[in-house]
Amino acid sequence: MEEEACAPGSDVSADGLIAELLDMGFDFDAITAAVGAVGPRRGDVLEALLGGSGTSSGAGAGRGMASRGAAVPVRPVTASSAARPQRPAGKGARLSNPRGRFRQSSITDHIASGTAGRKESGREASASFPCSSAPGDPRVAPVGVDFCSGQGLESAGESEQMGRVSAVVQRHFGFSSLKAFQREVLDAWFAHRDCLVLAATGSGKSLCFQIPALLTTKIVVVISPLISLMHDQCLKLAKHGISACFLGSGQPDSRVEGKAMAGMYKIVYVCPETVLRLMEPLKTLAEKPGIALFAIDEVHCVSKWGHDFRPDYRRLSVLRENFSSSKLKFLKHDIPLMALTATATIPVREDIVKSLKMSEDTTIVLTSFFRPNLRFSVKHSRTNASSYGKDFKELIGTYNASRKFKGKEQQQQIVCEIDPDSESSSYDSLNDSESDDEDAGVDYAGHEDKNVGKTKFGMTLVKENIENELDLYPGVDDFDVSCGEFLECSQPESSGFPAQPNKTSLSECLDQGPTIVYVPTRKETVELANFLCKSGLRAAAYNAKMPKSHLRQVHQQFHCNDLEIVVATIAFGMGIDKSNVRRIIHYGFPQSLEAYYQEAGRAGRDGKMSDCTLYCNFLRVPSLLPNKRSEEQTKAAYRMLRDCFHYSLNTSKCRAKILVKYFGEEFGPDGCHMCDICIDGPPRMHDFKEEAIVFMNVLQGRSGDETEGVIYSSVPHYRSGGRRFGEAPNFRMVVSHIREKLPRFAASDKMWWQGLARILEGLGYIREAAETPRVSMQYPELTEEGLKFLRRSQSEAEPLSAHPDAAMLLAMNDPRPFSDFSEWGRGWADPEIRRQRLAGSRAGRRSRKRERRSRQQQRPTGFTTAKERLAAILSKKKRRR
Ligand SMILES: Nc1ncnc2c1ncn2[C@@H]1O[C@H](COP(=O)(O)OP(=O)(O)OP(=O)(O)O)[C@@H](O)[C@H]1O
Ligand SMILES: [Mg+2]
Repeated sequence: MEEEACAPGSDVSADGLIAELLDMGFDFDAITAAVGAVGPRRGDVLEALLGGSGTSSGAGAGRGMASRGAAVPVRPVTASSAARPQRPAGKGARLSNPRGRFRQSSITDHIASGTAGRKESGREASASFPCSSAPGDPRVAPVGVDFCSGQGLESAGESEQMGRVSAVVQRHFGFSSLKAFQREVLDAWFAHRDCLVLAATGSGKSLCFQIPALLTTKIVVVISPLISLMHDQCLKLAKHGISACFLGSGQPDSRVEGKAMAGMYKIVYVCPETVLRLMEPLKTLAEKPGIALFAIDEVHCVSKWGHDFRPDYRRLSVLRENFSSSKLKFLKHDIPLMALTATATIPVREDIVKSLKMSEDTTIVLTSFFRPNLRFSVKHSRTNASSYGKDFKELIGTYNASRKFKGKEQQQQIVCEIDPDSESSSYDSLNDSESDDEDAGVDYAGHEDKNVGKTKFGMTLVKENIENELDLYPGVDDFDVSCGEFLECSQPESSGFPAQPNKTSLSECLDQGPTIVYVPTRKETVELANFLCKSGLRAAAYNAKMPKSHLRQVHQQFHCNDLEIVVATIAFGMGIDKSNVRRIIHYGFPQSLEAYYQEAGRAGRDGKMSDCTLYCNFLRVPSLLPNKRSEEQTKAAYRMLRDCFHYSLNTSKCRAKILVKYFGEEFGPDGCHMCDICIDGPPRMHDFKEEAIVFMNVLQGRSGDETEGVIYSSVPHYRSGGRRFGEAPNFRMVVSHIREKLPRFAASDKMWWQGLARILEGLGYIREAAETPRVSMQYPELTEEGLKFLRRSQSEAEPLSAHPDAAMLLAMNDPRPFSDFSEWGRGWADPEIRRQRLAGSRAGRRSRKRERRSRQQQRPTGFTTAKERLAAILSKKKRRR
């Protein structure tokens, strides 16, 4: 073999080249094979190595080489090869550095040297393709992404290096090109910079950290919050010919961890809890074969202000602290951090960079959050069992019609065998209340801090009971899997490039593809799925408390298109990457717009038109789900819920515009032309001046309408938090006062007044005085602007025109009898009215008692009291023993 000799035209000696390539992280066997095949020319060898798969290992490498006609036997990395010290067999090889350790080289060298044949080893190369971000602190690289086509890359004068990356991407994933933002992210990685990636759901963030694993023999470590997410990604990677595994509590094979830490898998997924435990093995891995980067997926979990806070994510700052060149002397550069999310508001972004201790020159790659193929709409509904029929009629009709069209298929009902009635759901009984009194929600939220509340049945609502009914956030081991090791498949899956947005009409494409319905409680998943199954659909329930085997089955059937509808809690959210989900229905308020957008983002990942509908009760203020929160977090949680509530009540602004604005993006003057607001247009404007003056005069505590002889200052003032007694009036009392004192407002609805308060707050005329503002206004107080308006209104005839919001419209179109306590109490002084009401309530009590009795008599057991039933159960147990 001529490897020792300097072949004519070669730029370095063979062993020097081998040393250099080993230093870059390539596998020794692959290098020697490549040198043997194409000669000791760095350019050729690199081309052979990169062209094969971009890596010295893996089946892909072998295929790539073979396709070029270079008969280089490239061995996949195995436990033995990975663990074995990579020493050259050839004599005189100079492989180790003076300390006898392998030194991580620049990734840029690795790629750049492929073309820059005469570049000296170890010399820094500039980033291989242009970055639009100006150097700064931190750098923001806004990138226009054509979500559906990934276009925009061609125009940028694609570098040759990038061509190589594209070839690797094409070979493994079947994508014709990288998206512009993916290039930006890779650019940051080539330059060893930390990178925060903010890109829409389904835009292809995963590829950003998967590609580096294909360009080097170093390992990519991905921190991910859920086992199901890791599982799905590992499975896909295996199909694309890339070995991967996941570690953590869900990993059933104890040997996988050891193999992963020996560098056997190209990509290692870990949950944050596990990464903290594996610090020492990871340091060894960083030395050999090397860690190409730490990717922190769904990084919004880091932030306390995000919607999915996970305390262990916060501790991931250890990555920057421990894997820097100052800590690990064998590192030439800090191991880059790549943090990725689709749902981070501006404060959350700042929190992420700070909490993870990302470097000062972190590149921020920001794409549009806009999803042009998602059509958003909001509908009013009581969102309980009584409204299923009405709300799902169309959906049931659509699926049944398409089934009839395709031919009758076998019905499948895989709703878990849980009888919803057998579970006592405190939360639901609270929610089932048909009262439209918003304070039900507010009061409930107020009970949260004390951990205890009362349902309308007087049952004690203990926090643990409530939590048992909710999937507050999915735990890391949300999904149990039978295997955690995913070796590359011999037949990589060639995934097609997502289709362009379909030009066919929405209704035509909507009847294909499955639907996910998100409901707030576990009980509702079962109830609604049962209802849909009974209506002839193939539906299944999914929540964290269901048997793992069931969850696995749902995942599998959902991915194989065997299910039409999955009714789920938030446990079925992050990372669900099924291309043809056509509808996302939220049946009840989400807790934040981040969560909503994240879940809605499961739809239309193939770029085709998809529907995202939120059903919610406009007349009922949503309540905060119980969770452990600090005071500050409670405030933030209320703010998020309030934004969500306001989004649902909006009647005048494009929904897509509101959603992207929430993430700090300006959308331009035009709307999406698809959402219910863009299609239906805003309602007629009203002049609210008269009502505004009355309301604000009451707040001011003075007579505003002398003609009616009203003394507004008689409004009782209540203590609020730390405020001084009498400082701001309670909203409910303000409205009661107006209703009582001004006959023309006697039948007005409190929700209508809340709507007016939202308008006035939007104009800056009033503000919330409570220390912890809730979802709707509790203690309104006038601002300077409000006072100016009042003064102006006396002399000027300027109207106060605004669009009524959805709750106001509902109250205006469907006036309800004014039926709160003060109404019931009115007339109480009249003995006749009192007698009638008491008789009514006694009769009501009697009839309820009769009903209860008859129900008991119908029971097959014949037991009448709970005591008797208990005694019977005990004696039965005794007999069995
Ligand atoms: N360059 C590309 N060209 C075409 N399709 C791509 C490209 N990159 C990724 N995709 C496809 O986009 C889809 C979504 O990718 P991915 O799961 O990485 O999205 P994501 O941004 O992580 O979304 P989420 O925020 O919901 O997790 C995948 O099915 C993937 O195959
Ligand atoms: Mg993702």
